[in-house]
Formats: sequence, structure tokens, C-alpha cells
Amino acid sequence: DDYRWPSPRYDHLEALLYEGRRSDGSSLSSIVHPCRPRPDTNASIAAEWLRFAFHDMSTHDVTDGSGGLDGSIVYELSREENFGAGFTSTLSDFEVYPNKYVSRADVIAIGAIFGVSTCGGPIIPFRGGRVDAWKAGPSGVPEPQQDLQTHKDMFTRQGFTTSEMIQLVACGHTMGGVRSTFFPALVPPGPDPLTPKIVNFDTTTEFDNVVVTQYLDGTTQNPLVVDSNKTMVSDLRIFSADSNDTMRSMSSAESFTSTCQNMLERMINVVPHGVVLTNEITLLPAKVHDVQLTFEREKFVFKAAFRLLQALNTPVNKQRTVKILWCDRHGNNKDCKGNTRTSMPASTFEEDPNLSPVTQSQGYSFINYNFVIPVDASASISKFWFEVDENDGKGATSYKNSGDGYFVEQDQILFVPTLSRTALVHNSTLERRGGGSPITGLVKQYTLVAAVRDGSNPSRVYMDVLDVAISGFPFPLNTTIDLQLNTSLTPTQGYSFYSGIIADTGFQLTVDIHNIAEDGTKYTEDFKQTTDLDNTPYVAPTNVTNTGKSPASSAWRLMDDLHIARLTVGTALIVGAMLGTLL
Ligand code: HEM
Repeated sequence: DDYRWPSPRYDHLEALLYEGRRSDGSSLSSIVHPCRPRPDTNASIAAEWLRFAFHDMSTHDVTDGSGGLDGSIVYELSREENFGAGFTSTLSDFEVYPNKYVSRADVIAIGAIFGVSTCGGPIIPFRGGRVDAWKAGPSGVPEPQQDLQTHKDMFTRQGFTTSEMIQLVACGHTMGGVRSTFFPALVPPGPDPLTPKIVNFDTTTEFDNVVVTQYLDGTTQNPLVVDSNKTMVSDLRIFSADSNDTMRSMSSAESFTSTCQNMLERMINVVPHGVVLTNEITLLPAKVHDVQLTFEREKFVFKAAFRLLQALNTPVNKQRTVKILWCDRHGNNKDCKGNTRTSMPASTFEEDPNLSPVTQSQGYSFINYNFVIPVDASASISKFWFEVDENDGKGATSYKNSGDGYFVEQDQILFVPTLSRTALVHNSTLERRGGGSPITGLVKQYTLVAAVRDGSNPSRVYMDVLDVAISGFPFPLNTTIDLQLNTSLTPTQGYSFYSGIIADTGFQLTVDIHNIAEDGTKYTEDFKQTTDLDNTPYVAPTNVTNTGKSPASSAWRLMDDLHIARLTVGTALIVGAMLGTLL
């Protein structure tokens, strides 16, 4: 087991998959989950998302390694092979989610996973690390009027055999249907031209084997099978390409589910050659997130959230106590030479069970313990860990990051969201990166503040600024801005304040803030979100107590020593049961 905090890419991919949202709260999963039609068009959102992933992938060429799930589809929507209102809606569903650690193509893959699982399909294992294209790629998505040989050749080019082609099409065409808008020959428009008619591939809206059984027993109304225009019946040609052998082999509910889980996993993992995907992103049973040492209302505070799993439909143990423990970074008590400091949560938050279809179908929800602790800036903090006691007589469990604890990397440069702010400003001089006319009208201007610890005497304080979530994805905002000493903010508790200004038209500006100290050491605050800033909800810090106890001498059973650090999709229930015994 190789997970250790902080693993920022893993942490943010894990959050989007299992919490369904960005770390600032915007929810991707709630658009599609629970399995539902789009309010204005009545189309299946899950089906639109699954089809979007297929079309992005299906330009892949196994021989030269080009194309695949790389997000290039957003530049290819004007092509006939990608026509459809479903695609423009999907594009705007996904627009705000990509960032430094979660690519647009990863969002597309997670969208397919959400769509399948929320409508009753299998959980498709997810790996991240897809790399985005910033321009259109070659065309080559199959269209219904093409003949069988053309389709076989296209799937061969993508890396799939004829039998796998049949499986993929059946797994895709179990949700959603054909619209009158772009296929009026297949689905005649209704009386109201503004409301497209949709004829579904089968009689259920769920992800199930009915598309196969209705095809085999001859009751199917799938337009791509039964249409009188024989040019357009591509599903009929494909499904019967091997005398129905493949269709028969996936007609039971179990075989349909396992075949589709396997084939759709392969589909979302088709990426351009050279792209290396991460290990599978599995659910972390105990997760630390939103860690920030900062100033709030002139107090030096350490904020951290600790997330535990909660089995669905079970109440959280009211007797449970959760504590954070930490060591000083500087001074006599450095590294807990004397006291270990400890504090209780400032707030507790139980998540909605509908948070993510993937987590919900694994039988879990989350509970978060949010800590806000006042820290003496001269002592600061070097590492922290947590202790959970169910108060059931079995003793407490400590969570120490598979080792000595969660280390606070540095305290030489700190983001100070609550002193930072945004304003809408008129700006006619902001050039479009990549050319084009200047952006006119209102843009969001961010004034971002960092605290620099006295003594590091920085030769340079600067931030790498990134926003890849820009409407239509014309270009990423990716630049570097120097921060200057801000004399209007009074130095306090051994820190001085620096600030820098950046204008942005995108949806998710994040910054990496650096302090290059006099001695050349580079200190970094990685991936800071800019959504709340001076509107960050204020939570008062809790009290600190000191315990003389040294962590090593306690009788705690170390969770990590038992090697139960992660749940995998397949073993979730078994490990869940083990956790149950343990806690
Ligand atoms: C030869 C291969 C394929 C052809 C010719 C084809 C063709 C089509 C057509 C014509 C539609 C109707 C679109 C609309 O009216 O909006 C459609 C919908 C759909 N396709 Fe395919 N398809 C193929 C393969 C696949 C594959 C492999 C998948 C996924 C694994 C897939 C997933 C979907 C889904 C989910 C829909 C419903 C979309 C919605 O309801 O908005 N298709 N397909």
C-alpha cells in the first residue's frame, strides 16, 4: 500500500470521484445523480455523459498512438459525427471541474463512471492522469449510416476486436436513445419543433441487460435495429456481426454487468501513447484534507479536516470522540520533546448519502471532523495526527499516515485566504493568451495575500497561477506573478504579508505560492483554491490542551500497522467489515 498524505493528485482525484465535487464544494455528481433526466430536454444525463466519453475516445489510433480520451472532443463539436444537444449540455456540465490535478479528460472519464453507476450499472475502476489536448484531433467517430466493415475497421483502429465492438455498443446503448433533432429519418420530429423527440434504445432508463434481451427476443424498439431505412440500422449489423454469439453471451444480468465493467474500463483508459495513468484511485478510509496554516482575524491558526467513512443507514456513534494531536516545530518543545498538544473538532459535518453514486453504491457516506486550532506562531507546528475513540471500552485508534504522522512541510510561506479578495473590474487590456482580440468587459481580479515568515529573507516571492476551467477551453491561464511586500498589512507574530494581483476569466483559479529564501531554499504552498477568500465562513478556534504523554508510549493500536490503509472497489465490503471490528 503506497498511499501517503500529501498525494495531491491522488487526493483531488479521490475527492472528485468519491465526494463528487471540487474541493470548494461545486458538485459534479449532483448534476447526474440520482439517475435522472435533464430538466429542459428530458434526455438522460447519464447517457449523454457516457456517449461523450465514447466519442472523445473513439478517434484513437493504436498504430500511431494518437487520440484517445484526451478532451479533444470539446473542439470537435461542430463535426457532423459529434452533433447533438446532449454534447453541448455535457460540455457545460463539465466546464468548471478541470484543474491542475484533475484533467478535463479525467473529468470526462469520471462523468462516464458516474453516469453508469448512478443508473444501476457497475462501478468502473478509475485511474487518473489523462493529459488534455488543446486543439482538435483527427475525426473518425462511427456514424449509423456507415457499413459494417467500416465500423469493424474503426474499432480495430481503436484497439477493439469485433466481439469487443459488439460488447461496447451494447454497453453504450443500454441508456438514452436517438433524438429527432439530428436523426429525423430515424425519429420523426413531434408537433413541437422546439422539443426534440427521443426514442430510447430499450424500455428501461437504467443501465441494464434489457437492451440485449429485447434484441434477442425480437421485442426491441431500438431505432438503430428496427428502422425501415436499412442504411441506418448500424446496431442490427453490429449486434448480428457474429451470428449473435456475443449478444447471447452477455444476455444475463451478471454477464452484462461484468462485461460492461471490463469493457468500459478499457474504453476510458484508451489514452494517447506516452500518457501514464495513475494507480487505481480507491476510497481512502480515513482522509486528511483542507489543511492550512494561516492567519484568521489576526490569529495564527492551523486548520485541518479529517474524513471518516460512515456505513450507510447507520447512525454515527454519539459516544465517539475525535482529537487532533500535534507537535511544535520550533522552541523547547520541538517535536513533542515535552508536551503533545491536543484539541477537539471545531465542527462536525455528516455528508449527504447522495454525495457520489460510486461511494453510495459501495455502501458508504462520510463524516468530517473539522479542526481549527490556535497555534503560537513562535512554536508553529511540525506534524499532527488523529485519535478516534468510540468509548466502547476497546481503546482508541490513532491515524498516523502509515508512519509517524502527517508532516507540515513548511511554515515559511502561507496562503492567507481571509486577507485575499476578488473584485469585478473593467479590463480591456487583458490579452487573450494564444492570440485573438483583447477581452473586454468585466473580468475577475484576484488580490492574493501570502504570509512570509521573518528570517527567510526571501529573494523572491511569487505565484504560479493556473486556470484550465475556461469556458469553451480556448486556452489555459498559466502564468507567473510576483508578490510584493504589502506595507498596508501590519506584520504580526513573526510574519510579513506579500500580495499579488491577477485577472482571470475562468472558473477555477488555483495558485502555487513560492518563497525563495536568501539561502536558496524554495518553500511552496501548493494548489491553493481561490473561491472563498475573504468570504471564508469563520469558525472560531477551539481550546488547546497539553498532554505530557509521549505518542510512542501509548497503548494505541495503530491502524496503519494492520495495513488497512485503503479500500479497493472489489474488497470494500470485506475491509468494511474488518474496519467495523477494528473500530
Ligand atoms: C458503431 C458504433 C456506434 C454508432 C454508429 C452509434 C450511434 C449512435 C447514435 C446515432 C445515437 C443517437 C444520438 C442522438 O440522437 O443524440 C447514439 C446514442 C448513444 N450512444 Fe452510440 N453509437 C455507437 C457506439 C456507441 C458506444 C461504443 C457507446 C458507449 C460505450 C455509445 C453510447 C451511446 C449512448 C449512451 C447514447 C445515448 C445518448 C443520449 O441519449 O443522449 N455508442 N449512438
